Amino acid sequence: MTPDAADSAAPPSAAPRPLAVVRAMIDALDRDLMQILARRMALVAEVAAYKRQHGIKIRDAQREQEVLRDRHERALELGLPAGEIESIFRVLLRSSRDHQAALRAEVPASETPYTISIIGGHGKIGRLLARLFGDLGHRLLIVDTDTTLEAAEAAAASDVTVISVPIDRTEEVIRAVGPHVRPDALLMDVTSIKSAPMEAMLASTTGSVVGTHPMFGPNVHTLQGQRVVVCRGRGDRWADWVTHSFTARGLVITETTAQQHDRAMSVVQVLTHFQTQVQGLTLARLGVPLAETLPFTSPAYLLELYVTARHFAQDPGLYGPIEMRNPRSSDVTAAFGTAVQELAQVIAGGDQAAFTRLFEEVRAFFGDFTAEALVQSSFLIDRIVERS
Ligand SMILES: C=C(O[C@@H]1C=C(C(=O)O)C=C[C@H]1O)C(=O)O
Repeated sequence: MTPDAADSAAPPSAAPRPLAVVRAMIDALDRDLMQILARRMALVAEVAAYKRQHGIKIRDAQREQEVLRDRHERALELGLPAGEIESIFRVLLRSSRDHQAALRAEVPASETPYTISIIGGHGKIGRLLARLFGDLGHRLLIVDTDTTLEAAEAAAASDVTVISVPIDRTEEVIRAVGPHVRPDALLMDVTSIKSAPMEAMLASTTGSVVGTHPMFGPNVHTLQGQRVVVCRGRGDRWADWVTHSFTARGLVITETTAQQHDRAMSVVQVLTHFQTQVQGLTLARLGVPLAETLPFTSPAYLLELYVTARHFAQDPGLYGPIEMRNPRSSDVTAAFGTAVQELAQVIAGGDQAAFTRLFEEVRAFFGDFTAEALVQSSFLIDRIVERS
């Protein structure tokens, strides 16, 4: 035991001190802890300045592994729950990276400040992009249905024009704005489908073109580690600038073609959202009130419920077009229907052997991923239980 810890521990034989006294001591210790966190963040800011000066990336995975291993060992030595302490340090590392990104650690001091128009800049994703580019030191022109600034004049005055409008309107806005983008400038979009908007962008401007799709919504707490898909259309210099700007703010990039993106989204978005909607619709129609089930939640049911209810807390105008405009949606929903019927028949027939065969078929599809899934979903369950 360290001398400090000895100071706060009660003598072994004494009766426990009054609750109010011990709580006041805990408050004081927590304040010390926060002072120490503030001191850690001040050091992190110094690291950020050094990295910016020397062109070093914010994230150092090896150093993070060393930090986590060391804190894990020390937790064991101190008799603290090592897994929980590791979780605390993971959160610390993430907020440390976020702090460095906000301090522009990955933005070269020589970075040119550009003029960037966000068409749809008052929408949720538009605001997020405005903050992201603003944090990186660029000048912003915001255009939306309630601004006097018009998209065409903003685009003509900009180095970068970002189309961030609802999917249903994306192509028409691209066609209206594209011709005003200068040949040396960039036209980019952030739509959840990529083939049609990319074609529209390439056809409507002679300038550079980059298609992007942020794989996260506006409600995320931090951009650190969130993913953006980037599709190069025309002009590598601007495409490099886009990927660099995103990684500088902590985002992770997947570069691909518009066709590959749309194929992946038929599973990642269309299937996922569709099954969530089927789950929601079934729950709503089964006639078992939600409240009646809540005192019986298992971890799997609670996780599923949060995912489903989260979906229905959002905008149908966003999800409808994602599912209706993907070229492969009908294949996905047909395969879903087939799977539902097959499984329902097996269950109705009480055929355990057939049930096991289907189970094994899916297990083989997931392969080693099942092990990772167990670890990660257990982590999520722990976190949810911790907050309930
Ligand atoms: C502070 C640094 O940057 C990041 C944050 C770390 C931390 O907070 O300890 C460790 C490694 C980096 O991913 C660093 O490189 O030391």
